[in-house]
Amino acid sequence: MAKLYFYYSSMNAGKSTTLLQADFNYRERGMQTMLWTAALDDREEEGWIHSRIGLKKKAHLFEKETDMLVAISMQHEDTTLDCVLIDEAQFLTKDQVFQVALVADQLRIPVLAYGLRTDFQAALFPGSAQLLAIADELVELKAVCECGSKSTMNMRVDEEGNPVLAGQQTAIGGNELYVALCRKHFMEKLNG
Ligand SMILES: Nc1ncnc2c1ncn2[C@@H]1O[C@H](COP(=O)(O)OP(=O)(O)O)[C@@H](O)[C@H]1O
Ligand SMILES: Cc1cn([C@H]2C[C@H](O)[C@@H](COP(=O)(O)O)O2)c(=O)[nH]c1=O
Ligand SMILES: [Zn+2]
Repeated sequence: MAKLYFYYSSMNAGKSTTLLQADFNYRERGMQTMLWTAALDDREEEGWIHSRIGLKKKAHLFEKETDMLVAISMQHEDTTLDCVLIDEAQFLTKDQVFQVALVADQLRIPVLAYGLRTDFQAALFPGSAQLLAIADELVELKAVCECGSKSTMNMRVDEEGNPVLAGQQTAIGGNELYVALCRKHFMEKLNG
């Protein structure tokens, strides 16, 4: 049975690095992979998965309208796939999570999805909510808060480093816009 995996964490926990490492591992054994990332993440070159330690790899882009099952099936007919790897999986829609579940169940290709659990207001992203609900395996990746505890939350900050309390769920950025914190420090900073 092929499984749907959800590797989740705060920002800066090494999700993209781990994804690229898993991809390398498949490929060094002569296996074929298909990489995906969110079209709306325009931090680096469009269509590439970048990790903060400098690894990068070209990827397919998913948009809200992308039918993941159709796109992956077409690729699989062309080149038999051994694994599908998805970065920024928090930005998948609910329907797309069901589509990648069908990739595992019907096409029998393992799907490894990597994403944030929660947003800057401690709410689940739609993709993460659905992955937490239906993935076969949930794996937490760990980053460290300034206090040394595990960071599970993401605080959005302004130019002065003050917490941002309200805004759109999606705001693409990196260390200039977000700080990964443990829950205790997230709550303390948010409550002033
Ligand atoms: N120059 C560096 N050398 C080694 N590790 C680094 C470097 N820069 C960043 N990192 C580490 O890389 C990790 C972030 O990797 P990344 O895959 O981009 O995370 P994520 O996708 O979860 O946001 C952090 O643990 C960070 O400390
Ligand atoms: C917390 C939070 C994050 N985002 C965005 C910011 C980044 O572009 C990605 C996460 O990137 P990672 O380093 O690969 O984990 O998500 C957002 O849009 N809204 C949020 O609340
Ligand atoms: Zn802390």
